Amino acid sequence: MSDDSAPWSASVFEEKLRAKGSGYHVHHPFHVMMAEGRLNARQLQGWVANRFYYQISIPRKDAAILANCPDREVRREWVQRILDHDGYGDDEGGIEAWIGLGEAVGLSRDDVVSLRHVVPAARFAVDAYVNFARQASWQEAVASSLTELFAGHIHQQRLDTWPQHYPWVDAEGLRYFKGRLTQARRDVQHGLHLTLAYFSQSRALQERALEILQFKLDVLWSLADAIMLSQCEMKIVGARA
Ligand SMILES: O=C(O)c1cc(C(=O)O)c2c(n1)C(=O)C(=O)c1cc(C(=O)O)[nH]c1-2
Repeated sequence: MSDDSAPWSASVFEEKLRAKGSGYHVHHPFHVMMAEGRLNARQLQGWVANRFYYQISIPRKDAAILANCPDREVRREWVQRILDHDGYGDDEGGIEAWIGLGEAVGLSRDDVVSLRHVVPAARFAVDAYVNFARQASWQEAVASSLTELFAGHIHQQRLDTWPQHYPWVDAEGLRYFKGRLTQARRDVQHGLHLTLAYFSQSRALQERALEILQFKLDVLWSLADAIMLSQCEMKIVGARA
């Protein structure tokens, strides 16, 4: 008889984490439409402007992980994520590259950095992620970053499809996606290594890691819902003037 409470082997646990990719936002109708070239300029601009709030929140989320982590070796590697987004020295960083993406789709720098196009539900979804990282243990917050397992594919998909579907977008603006291909691969190696080591101590912890990954998938899904809904021009049947 199999023991239902024994921890899964590292490879089975990793497989279960990777299987969560079936709920990644690449399958959200908004991202499917984006990849199929079915968004108009205003809709693509809306996505870039709203997603900027995620971009500026990631380093704050990573700073929360550092603040909660007493392990110097982990901090030495994790701090790189903040530098990737904020930039350092001559490296402009990912946030600046995202502003470049905003300009490439026809927004002004101020349209992006003022956050005036960020809808309330997008803000709530992203804030849930940052608050989780503040309040959870650092190992749990690390596990919540593992949606990045699936991010390489979506960045590559944009690099492959945008030039054809959205030729009006200045190709230079796509440099954010290019940069993330290598950064996400490195991030995932580190995050996955830490997660497999810590959560494999018991089956209950492994199941907790899967729940955390689901929470983060839900954050990204809700963010896409929020953006899509903000772009719907819905007529309320029977509404009074
Ligand atoms: O464009 C995307 O679909 C996407 C998704 C994700 C993700 O899966 O959380 C990240 C990114 N991009 C990204 O660019 C990024 O820097 C990033 C950091 C993190 C994280 O949780 O620490 N996720 C993501």
